[in-house]
Amino acid sequence: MRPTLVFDLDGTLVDTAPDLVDSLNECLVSRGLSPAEEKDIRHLAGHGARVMIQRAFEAQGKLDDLTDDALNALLERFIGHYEANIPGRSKPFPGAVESMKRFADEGWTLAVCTNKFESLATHLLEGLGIRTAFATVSGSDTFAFRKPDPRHLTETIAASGGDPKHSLMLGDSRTDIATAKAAAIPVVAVSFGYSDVPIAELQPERIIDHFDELTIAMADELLTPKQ
Ligand SMILES: O=C(O)COP(=O)(O)O
Ligand SMILES: [Mg+2]
Repeated sequence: MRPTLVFDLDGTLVDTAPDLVDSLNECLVSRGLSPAEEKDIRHLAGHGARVMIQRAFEAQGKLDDLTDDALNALLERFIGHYEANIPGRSKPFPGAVESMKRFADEGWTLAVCTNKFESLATHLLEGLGIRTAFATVSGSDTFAFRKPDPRHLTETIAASGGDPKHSLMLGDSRTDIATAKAAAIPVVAVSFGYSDVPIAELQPERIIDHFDELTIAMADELLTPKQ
């Protein structure tokens, strides 16, 4: 059985925050609000567009203006702007593409499990020229459930022809770590993503500061059943 390495996308494999902030700011300016700064909003990038819009309105004391209809219209505007600009300024994190090659060369199957819409995730990976490296790309709308529901992860592995007992998850957020733990799959966390808390507090099996630290030896050790 080939082992499976499942990557989260935003904040783990690809640094998408600059483009998410651009799309958010286009929405804010369209409603007469001030643009947000990336450093203030980066930790929200992993929570999706809805939360980013809500928090930005809240920060400017304009939450009362954000009716459900206004929020839905802005959400559509955000996604439209984001989609039209893919891949924009987004780039794989340093060493990410090399690590994908390292694991593929060792016989691992690669997959992506993200809470982005599947079409946006696919479009982004195609734009970066790395879509074909992954057996499966599943998004928040691929199944009837999404992270932190562990089935999002286990069904991604199943769709890739893998087995959860021979799988490893790589993520940057509370959601990723909760998903992997609920699925009883070891999880390596990256320290450079969009977590709003220090990642160590979430107790992943390992933490890496750079993709070079994600070695085959580390992965094999995590897949070895504990005595
Ligand atoms: O877009 C989101 O909600 C988060 O995306 P991620 O799961 O790839 O981090
Ligand atoms: Mg993420």
